[in-house]
Amino acid sequence: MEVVSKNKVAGGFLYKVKIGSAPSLGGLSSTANVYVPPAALGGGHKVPAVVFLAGLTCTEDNAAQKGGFFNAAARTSLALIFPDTSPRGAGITGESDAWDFGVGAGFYLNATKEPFAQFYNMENFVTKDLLEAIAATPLFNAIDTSKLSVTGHSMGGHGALTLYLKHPSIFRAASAFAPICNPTQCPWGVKAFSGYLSGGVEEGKAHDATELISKVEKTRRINILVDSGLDDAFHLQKQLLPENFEKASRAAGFGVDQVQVNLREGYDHSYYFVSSFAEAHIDWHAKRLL
Ligand SMILES: N[C@@H](CCC(=O)N[C@@H](CS)C(=O)NCC(=O)O)C(=O)O
Repeated sequence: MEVVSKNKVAGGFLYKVKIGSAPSLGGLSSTANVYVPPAALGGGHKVPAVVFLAGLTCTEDNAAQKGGFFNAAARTSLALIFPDTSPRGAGITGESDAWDFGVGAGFYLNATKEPFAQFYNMENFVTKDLLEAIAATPLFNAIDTSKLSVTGHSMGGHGALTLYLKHPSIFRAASAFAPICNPTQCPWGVKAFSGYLSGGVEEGKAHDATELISKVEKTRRINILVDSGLDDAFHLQKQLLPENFEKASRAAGFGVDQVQVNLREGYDHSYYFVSSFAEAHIDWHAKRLL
């Protein structure tokens, strides 16, 4: 791992790092932002971390620059990890032609359809390569990768919910801003699953939060927080479907103490919305990680 840049923010430091030769990305390198809060600087005590997964068209920079997470992370002594949203440079024909598929749109799954299967394995990248690289880097010694939770926006909200539901031994909680909640039932998800998965939308059920919550072990304690704006154009176009996720959660027996879904009057899909609730989400994660 190589440090590309370093910025002081909210008393801590944000490092942009390059992870070389990631196996899950067919050996491609990837960049990420890692925030070390003030409490963890200079050999300070170990701190838990929240992974933020970004949405369609984004990189590791959108939420770092516009999400408004740093003051709350500094105050609660949480590290933040912002990965990229897809591999870059695979060279697959047409992978940059659409904004909602391919580059910038990895959907946090492991592709099973060629030619994507060799490179587009963002689920393994986030849960293995990235975390292993951070754990192996002395600069990030203070980050306790055994105490993690996950959050994200839009496609990244889908990633947060599904990676949490699929990897209980890695993530203790998940929150999401305007997540794609039921991708097998919306155009973005159908396009992604048809393109990345050899079994198409049917196989996509294994990467759909609304499907997954219905199948969760009833004995598992669930920690999920969702905020979504009612004036979000993608909500109005039925790309997000938070109502389906809430309904499935209740039907599966999870009450508001375990799955909280807040539909927010007047908010849209932008980072103005994300930054309005960023502090509340960080405080929610801190309660579950500290
Ligand atoms: N390019 C798309 C919009 C894509 C979009 O809104 N992406 C969201 C995530 S789904 C985002 O975070 N965009 C980057 C930003 O706002 O910084 C369009 O033309 O409709």
